[in-house]
Amino acid sequence: MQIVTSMRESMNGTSTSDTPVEKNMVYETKDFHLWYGDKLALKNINLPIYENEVTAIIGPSGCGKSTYIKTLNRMVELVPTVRISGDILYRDKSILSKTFKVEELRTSVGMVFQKPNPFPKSIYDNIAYGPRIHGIRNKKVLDEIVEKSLRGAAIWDEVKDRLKENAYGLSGGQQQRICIARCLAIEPDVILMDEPTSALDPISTMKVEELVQELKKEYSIVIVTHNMQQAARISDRTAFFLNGEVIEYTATDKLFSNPSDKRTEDYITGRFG
Ligand SMILES: Nc1ncnc2c1ncn2[C@@H]1O[C@H](COP(=O)(O)OP(=O)(O)OP(=O)(O)O)[C@@H](O)[C@H]1O
Repeated sequence: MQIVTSMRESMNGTSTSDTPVEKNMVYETKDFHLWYGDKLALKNINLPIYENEVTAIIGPSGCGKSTYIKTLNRMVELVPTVRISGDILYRDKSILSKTFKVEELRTSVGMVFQKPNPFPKSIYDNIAYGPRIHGIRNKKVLDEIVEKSLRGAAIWDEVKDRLKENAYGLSGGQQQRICIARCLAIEPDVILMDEPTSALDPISTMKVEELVQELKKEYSIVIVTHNMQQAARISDRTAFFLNGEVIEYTATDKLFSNPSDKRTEDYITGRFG
């Protein structure tokens, strides 16, 4: 699935008739609603997510950000009271259809959570875990994957001499980059990040932000963040959620400099939330 957008639009959100560039859609959410029991948590979401971009989801507490990102990998269905309507396409396939195999998402979509959650295993085994599950047993191949993933997550130099040590011995910021490396080891298409820096100190936050900028060259990234400066710094496009609805979704520069909706303006200028 493709849309055609102008070069300038892709850079700063203004619609002009500059040289068109093609952008592939990774996800397309259509008329999507989600209820927890009787409570409507997501209302009529229509949201395209584009390849090799960082898409930020912002909004006040309880507006549905985590619910939405967990819908993209169908984690949300672990909650028994969840009901949904509408559709979500991943690479043109409905992930909600009965015939869709959720394993496809497990191998194509990685997730990084708010709190770093390495396994209680060695640094090496944390990274080799996914590839081993996918049947890779050859030590040399695993060694290569581990090194490539740790380099990709910008933590190789810090851990290369202690791969056999337990990942719990690392700092929070290092653990989070191990979790990102663990994602990379399965060679995902998309990386979902649910407030990945909210438990980190400013230096570790900066490292993860720099990493996200680097990773978008190869991956498509969706990041939920409470931190508006972070969304402004690292994302290409931002969706502002409020009470389960998408109020505004546009190029990040535009959303933060010239929002179309008064509610977006009130939120980004700190009048509420
Ligand atoms: N498992 C659940 N069962 C029932 N209601 C839930 C559940 N999870 C979330 N909700 C409700 O759905 C709404 C959206 O919650 P969600 O966690 O997606 O918001 P959020 O924007 O991520 O919030 P925060 O920024 O505080 O993490 C809230 O009203 C929340 O109370």
